[in-house]
Amino acid sequence: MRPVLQATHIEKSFNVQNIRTRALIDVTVDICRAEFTLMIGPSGCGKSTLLAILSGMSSPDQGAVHVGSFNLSELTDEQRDLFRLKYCGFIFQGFNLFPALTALEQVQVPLDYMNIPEDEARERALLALDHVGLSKRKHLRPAEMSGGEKQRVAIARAIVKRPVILFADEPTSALDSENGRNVIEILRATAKETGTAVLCVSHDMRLLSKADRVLQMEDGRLLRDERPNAVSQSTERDVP
Ligand SMILES: Nc1ncnc2c1ncn2[C@@H]1O[C@H](COP(=O)(O)OP(=O)(O)OP(=O)(O)O)[C@@H](O)[C@H]1O
Repeated sequence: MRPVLQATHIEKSFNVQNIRTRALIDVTVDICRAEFTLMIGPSGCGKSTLLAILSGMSSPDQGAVHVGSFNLSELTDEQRDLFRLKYCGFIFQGFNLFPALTALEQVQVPLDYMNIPEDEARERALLALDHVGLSKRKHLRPAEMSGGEKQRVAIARAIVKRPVILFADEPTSALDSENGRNVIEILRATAKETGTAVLCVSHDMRLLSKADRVLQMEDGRLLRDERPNAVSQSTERDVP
């Protein structure tokens, strides 16, 4: 497995009212292309903090995150924003859709930010909606969609950029089991078919059997790093 992201000796603490919480303690981990990696662990063990650091949304107190030739700690805030825009996709538990936009418009938004010409953006957005099985629902606004459909639009919006890494934070927790399974199958297929590295944080133990790799966190440490199922590698994506 070729890692696309390497994080070494990550430390992160928070101080609140003179109480120091060590959220991450000496975490070293890499994330590989074409794999669906699941990060699990009890509430408060540091999963979201690690996801934020790996995606450049927050900085570690110590340690480094390398993605391709980028050392995230050496980038300015603006460079980090650009890095995320170009190479990372994000899916959140709350979908984060714009109420006024149709499914198609939601998916085109990141491509507009990337200055992709309108015609190409529309074509790519339609393909992404097709990938999540929603091409026939492209004119619907969030208020007209089910939770599962909204999450699939959010996935289409994340993958339309063709990200090298896709970060998903509790993507199934607001969904019933059937929609949850559907979303996980789409994330797995995205990893296999496009070579994207998918890192998914979840409490949902049903996902364990679907993961290529399981990272188990506890009390700020990475306790277990296993690949329970054999994996075949497909198309590979790189950060230059
Ligand atoms: N901004 C913050 N300020 C203070 N403490 C924080 C902050 N963010 C996280 N923490 C603390 O760091 C620890 C790790 O939190 P984190 O949110 O990463 O855990 P988690 O595993 O994602 O939890 P959950 O599964 O409940 O979302 C917790 O003790 C939390 O209270």
